[in-house]
Amino acid sequence: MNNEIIIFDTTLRDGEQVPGCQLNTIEKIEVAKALEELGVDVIEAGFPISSPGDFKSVVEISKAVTKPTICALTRAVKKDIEVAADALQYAKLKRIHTGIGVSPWHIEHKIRTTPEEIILRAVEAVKYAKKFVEDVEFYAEDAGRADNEYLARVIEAVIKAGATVVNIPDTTGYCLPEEYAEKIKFLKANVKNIDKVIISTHCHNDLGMATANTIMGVLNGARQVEVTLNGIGERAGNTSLEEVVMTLKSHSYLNLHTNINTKLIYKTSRLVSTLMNMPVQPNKAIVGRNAFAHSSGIHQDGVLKKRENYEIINPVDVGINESAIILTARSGRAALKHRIEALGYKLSKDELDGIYSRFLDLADKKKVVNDDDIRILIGEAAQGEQPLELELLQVSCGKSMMPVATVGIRINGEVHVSTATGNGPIDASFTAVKQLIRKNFLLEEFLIQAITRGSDDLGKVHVQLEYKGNNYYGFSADTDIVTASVKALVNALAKINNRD
Ligand SMILES: CC(=O)SCCNC(=O)CCNC(=O)[C@H](O)C(C)(C)COP(=O)(O)OP(=O)(O)OC[C@H]1O[C@@H](n2cnc3c(N)ncnc32)[C@H](O)[C@@H]1OP(=O)(O)O
Ligand SMILES: CC(C)C(=O)C(=O)O
Repeated sequence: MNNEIIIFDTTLRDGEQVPGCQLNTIEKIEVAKALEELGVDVIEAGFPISSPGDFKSVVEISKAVTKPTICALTRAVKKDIEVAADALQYAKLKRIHTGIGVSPWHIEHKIRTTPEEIILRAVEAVKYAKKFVEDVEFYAEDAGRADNEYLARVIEAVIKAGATVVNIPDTTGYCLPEEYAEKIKFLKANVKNIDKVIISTHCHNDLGMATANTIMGVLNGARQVEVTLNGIGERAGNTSLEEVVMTLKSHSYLNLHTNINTKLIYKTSRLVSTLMNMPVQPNKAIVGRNAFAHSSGIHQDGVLKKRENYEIINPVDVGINESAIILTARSGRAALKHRIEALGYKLSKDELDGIYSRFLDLADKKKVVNDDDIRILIGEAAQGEQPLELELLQVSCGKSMMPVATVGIRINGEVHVSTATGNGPIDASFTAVKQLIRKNFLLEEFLIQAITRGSDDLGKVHVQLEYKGNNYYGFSADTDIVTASVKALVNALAKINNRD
């Protein structure tokens, strides 16, 4: 059997059925061109009868994109087929995708007819589509819940009528992988001339099994997969292109190939997410923000020793430059050292141990420690032991109450405590410090740097003091801005102390 798996992308049709994801024609062309570059074989460009806008999009995509086959969806309705054929008039390679429901649910409760009538309508639709295009795909809607014997009769009839591709959709995402595999196997074994056509999968993700079902379909003889970027689609979505393509690539022993340039996967995923205003969940396989991010020490150490310890895919293969090492309170020394060295510092083992304990304190407060935070930790450690250090700070403040601060400062090894009130928590704290450090300095400048990321980010404080005609600078950072302010003041005072 042929080992090429045809990638039929329906991002612009089933993907676009997601509420709020509708694209205009220009945006659709942009996505279609990106899909062409990505290497998809078939682009399902829309459902032309559904609206003048969708009709126009199929026309324009047909003009703009030449390598893949352009496909248009219809019901088993003559008018739909005529309109689809018209929309495809400029396509170099064109396909009409027509079909009808085949499960008891759809036959009785949607189309409201009989199983025999469904077969007649299916055959009629395929024959009618054949009048306009050679390449006709038939979908047996809700095949996932259809009886296999009946499904086989429908498929045999549409093949006889001229269908070139037969699509076996698990429309409601109901099948277990084994059931879906069995369905494809059954059709392979029981439908006359099935080997003359391509069997296609179209699996929905209602139970999170779309990719598993698609792969089982392929392993049992399907040679086309209907997929979308980021797995978007009606309800819980469709099978995701990136998951199927990378599953086949990473299991090379299956010897099943696609034409996808995998290095363009991430870029195309971002484009679809941005244009459709549809964020990708962070833990989404292959393209989620965390798909190649490691945040716990044991994993980070393993990845740093050899990427393959925790990654089955090289991120470069999907267009992501490198794996990310995210520093958190679960990180160990290996990850911290790696980041510190990436920032250009070289530390001894003792220095690293010193910074690691400060890092853990910060990570417990901040969740994620970034490169700026590390630079600050290194800067603080480089200052070494100071003659003055803030040991304790307790502040009480709020609306309609007098701010009060109690400050404890270690002065040459001994802790001294003082309490003061002030106009605000920082003023009260500074007054308490002044009561302990009896130096007649002037606070020339006091700068709290804007918090740029989240409310748990470090507040960074710079102070400038004037004392006996000289300027002294202090800096500190803390998740608490009052603490950062007092530490910065004490830092500057320590410099006065050293010189005085
Ligand atoms: C599984 C999929 O089909 S995925 C594609 C889903 N995409 C869309 O539905 C988007 C495009 N759809 C539309 O724009 C509209 O629904 C249209 C233009 C197709 C039809 O609009 P309307 O004529 O107003 O019909 P409406 O949407 O209310 O109902 C659908 C009708 O099509 C029938 N129908 C549904 N699927 C099929 C089919 N595959 N073949 C034949 N008839 C079908 C339904 O039984 C119903 O007929 P009824 O009115 O006689 O009961
Ligand atoms: C039109 C068909 C292929 C479909 O979208 C489905 O069955 O889910």
